[in-house]
Amino acid sequence: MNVTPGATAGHGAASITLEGIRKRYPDGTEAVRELSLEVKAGELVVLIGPSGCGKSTVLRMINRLIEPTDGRILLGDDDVTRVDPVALRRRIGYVIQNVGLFPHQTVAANVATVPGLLRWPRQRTRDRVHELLELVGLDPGQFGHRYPHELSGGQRQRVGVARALAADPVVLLMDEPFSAVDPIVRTRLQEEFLRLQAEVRKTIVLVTHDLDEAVRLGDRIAVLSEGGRLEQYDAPAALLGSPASPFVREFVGADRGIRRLAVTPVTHEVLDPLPAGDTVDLPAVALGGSAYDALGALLTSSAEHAVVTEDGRPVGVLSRSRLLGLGASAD
Ligand SMILES: Nc1ncnc2c1ncn2[C@@H]1O[C@H](COP(=O)(O)OP(=O)(O)OP(=O)(O)O)[C@@H](O)[C@H]1O
Repeated sequence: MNVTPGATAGHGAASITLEGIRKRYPDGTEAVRELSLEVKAGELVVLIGPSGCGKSTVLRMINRLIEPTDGRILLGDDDVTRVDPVALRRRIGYVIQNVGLFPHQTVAANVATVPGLLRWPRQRTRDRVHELLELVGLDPGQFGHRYPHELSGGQRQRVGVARALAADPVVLLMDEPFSAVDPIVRTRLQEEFLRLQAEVRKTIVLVTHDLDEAVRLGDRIAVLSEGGRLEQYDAPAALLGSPASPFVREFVGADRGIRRLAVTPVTHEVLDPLPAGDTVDLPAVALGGSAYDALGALLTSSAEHAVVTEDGRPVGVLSRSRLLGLGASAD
């Protein structure tokens, strides 16, 4: 989505600041040695890195499911290590891999969990549940009375997101939220989630193993290595285009050129002038669309150029070589 973070933060979204946080588990494991990171209000930041590098530990320190050994965590200007953890968790939505819905409660009751704890009036809760189910694409009349086992994996995941958003939290933490569903459903949920985020503009920290998911969802991506070491913190295109270390280069992999195309828009700068004569036989792509889609259009034709249109009118052509140049890394 890559919108300017902060500028359009949703109502009540708060920045998150991690200052030199450390976690040493009682058995001596140094899960996070020293990490500082700032997430702007309304920004979606993805934490990614190899298994065991400390991603979940970092996430759970933000809502104090795990207490940091050292360092400070601020939500806006509030130091979360100084507030009551239960009150804190009501201000922070939390979505986990298998959602953790209460099996013996209906969908509506699940979504109403935090409003119930906050003792909202019944009608306000009912209205909010209705609004949220619609927001996540579930018809409240059809799904509100079902139980979790009567839903598909993707539907359960949506209920999990609706529940996390119910009391309008200032921050949303998501630990592998889409990994339990199959790849096709996952892609659809990711797209819907981006639409939802464009509407609510929460500050979100999302943990994933999946680089494609990170690139698709993140305004910025934090790549961590063992011990919660921050290897690079950048927008997806910058991360893929200029990996900051051999670790990151290896982590983002050899196919990062292709991934980079997915986050690079076709702009006026890369166009050549329209050739004389007819361009109707050339594949057409829209200005502002992704270079990856343009590559797809070129690969399914034998043409050397795609014609680029703006508001339906041709404004130039994009050559194969220019297109492939867009995927080449800057290093
Ligand atoms: N309760 C605990 N006691 C001791 N060590 C722990 C505990 N929980 C996690 N660890 C260790 O801390 C390190 C970081 O774990 P964490 O779950 O944060 O990593 P992760 O990056 O989220 O991993 P994954 O991607 O596999 O979920 C690992 O070495 C793990 O074994």
